[in-house]
Amino acid sequence: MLLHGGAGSWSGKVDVERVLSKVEECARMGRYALGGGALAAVEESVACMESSGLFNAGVGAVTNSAGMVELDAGIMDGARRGAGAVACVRNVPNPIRLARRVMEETPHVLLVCEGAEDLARARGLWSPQSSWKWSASSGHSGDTVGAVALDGSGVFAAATSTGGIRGKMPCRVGDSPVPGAGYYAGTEGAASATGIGEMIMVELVSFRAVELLRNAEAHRAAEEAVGALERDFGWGNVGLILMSRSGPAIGLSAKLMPVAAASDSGSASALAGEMKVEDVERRLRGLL
Ligand SMILES: NC(=O)C[C@H](N)C(=O)O
Repeated sequence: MLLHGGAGSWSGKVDVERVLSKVEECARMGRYALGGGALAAVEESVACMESSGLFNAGVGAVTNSAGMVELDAGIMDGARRGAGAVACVRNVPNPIRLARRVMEETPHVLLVCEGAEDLARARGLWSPQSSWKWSASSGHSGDTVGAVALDGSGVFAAATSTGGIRGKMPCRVGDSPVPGAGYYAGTEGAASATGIGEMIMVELVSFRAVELLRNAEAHRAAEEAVGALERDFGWGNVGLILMSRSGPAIGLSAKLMPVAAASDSGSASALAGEMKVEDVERRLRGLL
């Protein structure tokens, strides 16, 4: 079970300790859910971060240029090659739970507009954002959130959730709900990406990282997937977590990204960027 809390420059008022301890707490929550499978684990850990108000996801998300919160989220099961996602939903505090409903209860992968909110209403996942206890104005610290997991049956899952880019145009959709872009799970591994959606989407960063696992070990695959985007768009635009059968890996082409892992042996967190990616991987590998 491996989580991230968004890549970025983290300038301004950021409570790093609080963010790291929340990512680790949510990783532990996902670990408890792992008994129910990798999909349950990524859903629970991402929902935990969405509900915290500390990240640009769920109730802590940033607003668009019209002052509204519009959320994107996606989830994928590597064994079934099934995905579910919602984009641009407005009154859904835990869009990752809605994404899973789309995957399990509809014939579709990506639902938007009234269709998504109607499903949220029908499943008790709808709540007007004016009533949310936390909001972007309370000042979030982390960014987009994501999780990848490998369960005891050898199944991988991935999930990503975000409020997108602050001040974005109304109805803008980023990479996070697009399978292969913001998240991907296959038979070889699972990935979740964060950064500038417009770049991640055209580079299919998560798909690329998992595909690279066929011929490369995890560290190389993660490095190569973010390296490909960096070659096209420059440094500072993407972060990635990757779970493989041989362990976790991190790709970072940005200043900082909080990560955490949890397993039977315990949990740990680290601020990648402040700590070298290889050292973070070593710390997490001891657990996973
Ligand atoms: N900070 C982020 O990761 C934003 C997200 N990838 C988006 O572009 O919507």
